[in-house]
Amino acid sequence: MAGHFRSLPPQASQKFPPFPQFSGFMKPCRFEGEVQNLEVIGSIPLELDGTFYRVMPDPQLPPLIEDDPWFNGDGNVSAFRVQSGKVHFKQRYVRTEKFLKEKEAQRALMGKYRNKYTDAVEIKIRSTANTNIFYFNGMLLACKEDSPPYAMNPETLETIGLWDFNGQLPSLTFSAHPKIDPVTKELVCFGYEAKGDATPDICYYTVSPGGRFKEVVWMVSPVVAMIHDFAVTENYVIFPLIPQTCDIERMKQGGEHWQWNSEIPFYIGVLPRRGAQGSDIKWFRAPNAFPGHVSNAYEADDGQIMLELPISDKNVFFWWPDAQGNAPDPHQITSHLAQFAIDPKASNLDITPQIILKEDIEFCRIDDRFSMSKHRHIFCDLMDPRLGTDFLAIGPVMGGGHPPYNALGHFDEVTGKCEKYFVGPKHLVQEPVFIPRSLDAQEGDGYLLALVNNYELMTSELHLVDTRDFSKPQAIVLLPIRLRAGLHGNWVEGQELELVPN
Ligand SMILES: C=Cc1ccc(O)c(OC)c1
Ligand SMILES: [Fe+2]
Repeated sequence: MAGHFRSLPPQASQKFPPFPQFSGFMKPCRFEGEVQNLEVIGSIPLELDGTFYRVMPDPQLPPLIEDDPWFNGDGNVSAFRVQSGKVHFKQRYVRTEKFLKEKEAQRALMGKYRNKYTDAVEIKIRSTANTNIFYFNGMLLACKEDSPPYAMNPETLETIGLWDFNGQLPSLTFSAHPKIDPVTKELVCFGYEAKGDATPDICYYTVSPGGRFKEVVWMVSPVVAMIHDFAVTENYVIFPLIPQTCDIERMKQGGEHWQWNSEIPFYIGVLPRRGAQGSDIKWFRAPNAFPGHVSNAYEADDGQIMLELPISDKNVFFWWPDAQGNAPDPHQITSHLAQFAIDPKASNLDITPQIILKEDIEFCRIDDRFSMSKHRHIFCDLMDPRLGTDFLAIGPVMGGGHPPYNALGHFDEVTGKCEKYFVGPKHLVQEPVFIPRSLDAQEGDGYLLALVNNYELMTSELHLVDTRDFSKPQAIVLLPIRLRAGLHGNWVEGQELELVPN
């Protein structure tokens, strides 16, 4: 076993390499600690009570691989507790196996993104826990799609440990995008490469609100491709395959886990949500495209599945090029909101999307109370160069690797109107969360909360926007530090957190 481990130079670099993903605003933050009573400009409505959790890849130490992509950094979880008009901040790294072994050695030991053949020591579970932070059944789950989740204490952010649901997790992997059914409160999830690196096996599973595994279905994928997000309706689960494919031989030679493939279709798997067998999955085929994050899916009155997500005609993960080494210029990559109408009973499996919003968007969120059923309102990150971003000023200090968005969007699918909240001329915005104004508020009536990168001060701030007035922020909450680009987060109501049996 020891044979394949890479030998380490005697001195580890104590400086991050001069690549865009480690420069400017993207310089690793690496801060752990807390700050009470953050400064607030404007006011936080007194009825807001909950915690905004989010996670960023944030390398603890300079990487073993110089040009290590942003996606391979250690998961550092931020929590913003909002209560009585005040905001308190806490941040703590997930104590993954990788993090603890590297902390002990005081140097990086894990190699390339999802390639164990490039590691310096054996790391059994290679999770960086850096992609999503999700609350379920009293625990925070820090997710990376190559491994089971890590459980954390929602109050202290202490790592409880790797979480296999008391031995019930049937798959080696757990998606970073599990969904909660707002009606049944079940957790609906899956893992891909579920029997190990480069295996075509997909495992679909559901967990009851009390933590018991219910549905477990094993399927085989037509290609070993990334399945980053998925969609759920009342009666179906839908798996969009990103045309980034994996090859074990390339990995063994120290190459990349993923390679872009523009020759294959954009496959979309559809499986009945309850009582299905693996052979029931239908693989629909759309023209090659890069699917982003699902906004929502639901079944229309005629029984068709409506799947909504942004798609791009380019390889969004430009740092994993195609077989010829070609990758797009990151500045040329855009995504547009698409809708697929899929007849689950169809015998013709070829489908084509309809673009329903031409704006360049990603990180869509809906009012989660309407998840899995027909929604009207979409909130998202949006890039509109005409809004007045001072690209000359922010360009040199932005760093790179992540997509830039300068506004929050609100797309009303009934009126077709798209409102924009511009976050400022020297600012970019990260993924928002939607917070309903009250338990019985109308769909989309509430607040958006998002972390904003302020390139003038080189610090971070939270912007709270009332969905009834997109012309100005309701509040701006200032952090004394800079939090680099993260991926996903979620809002958890205070009421829900107090149910935790501690
Ligand atoms: C945004 C997608 C995405 C996909 C795979 C990843 O490992 C990831 O890590 C942060 C992010
Ligand atoms: Fe994601």
